[in-house]
Amino acid sequence: MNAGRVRGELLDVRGLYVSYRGRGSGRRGGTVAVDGVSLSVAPEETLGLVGESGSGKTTVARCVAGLLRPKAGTLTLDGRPLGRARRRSPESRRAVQMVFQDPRSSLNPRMTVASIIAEVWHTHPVTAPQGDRTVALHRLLADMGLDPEVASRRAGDLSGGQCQRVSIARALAVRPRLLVCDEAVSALDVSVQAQILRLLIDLRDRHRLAMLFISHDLGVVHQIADRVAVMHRGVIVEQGRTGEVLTAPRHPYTRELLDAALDLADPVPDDGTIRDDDGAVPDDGTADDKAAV
Ligand SMILES: Nc1ncnc2c1ncn2[C@@H]1O[C@H](COP(=O)(O)OP(=O)(O)OP(=O)(O)O)[C@@H](O)[C@H]1O
Repeated sequence: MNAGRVRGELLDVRGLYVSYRGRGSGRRGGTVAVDGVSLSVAPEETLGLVGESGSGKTTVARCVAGLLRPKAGTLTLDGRPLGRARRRSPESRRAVQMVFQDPRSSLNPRMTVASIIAEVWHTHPVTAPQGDRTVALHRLLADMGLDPEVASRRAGDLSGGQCQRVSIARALAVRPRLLVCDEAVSALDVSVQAQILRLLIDLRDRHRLAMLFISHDLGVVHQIADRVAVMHRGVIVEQGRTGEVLTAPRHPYTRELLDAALDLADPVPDDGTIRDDDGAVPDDGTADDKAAV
């Protein structure tokens, strides 16, 4: 389904196509990860991108964040082309920031929190505080619910939840317009997950951010997203208002996803059959060889 171009949107992605080298059933033998994806995100809007593992969500996120170059398609921010990954203008790079799934591997464990934030202010000097940097750093940390003493600690010594708050601080330190969250709460304990989700919602509202929020967890997406797009085997099969898509799905695959989510909530069905831990989500048969792009 094509969302159509909406006037006044912030991010516009048209006909995105990405294939990875290696064995597979793609046009040139590689794995087709994303096949003609079009989506848009309006200013201050949160678009949830859902789908089972391997459906292409991370690949879309990486293209939007400029970490991966698509084989075809266009990406614009505020109507201006985002350009190829490494050739983005500093302004475009600043405007789109990403929060990753695993906070521990997305931060250098040997760096202190203060130096992690100083580094991004150095990379994007227009966002560096004019006044006292320590005061600005402490204010940023407080915004994330972190004590000032965290500034002098190394990332490797922080808890998973603290690390994710620092990752979010690093992203927001450069005042982005769009935050791409790729399974940003999935690797955390359930109680920490809820705290980070609340933090993201609060920050989004206060800083008037737009978000592309990727998750396989429909419950999480339901809480944060205004609209949702459902990906299956590299294609968006359905998109619309979150409430509508999750309560009255039109595509059979969306219904399957919702059924699987219900099965996960209640893993022992009436007939007593014990399912796999992953809720027996069907294998989509796509290749999993991680060749270089
Ligand atoms: N570097 C890579 N090299 C080769 N194939 C890749 C690479 N990265 C992803 N793929 C393949 O591309 C397809 C889409 O992967 P992608 O990670 O984008 O999906 P996803 O929906 O984000 O899954 P997950 O939730 O498990 O991260 C999958 O078939 C995956 O195996």
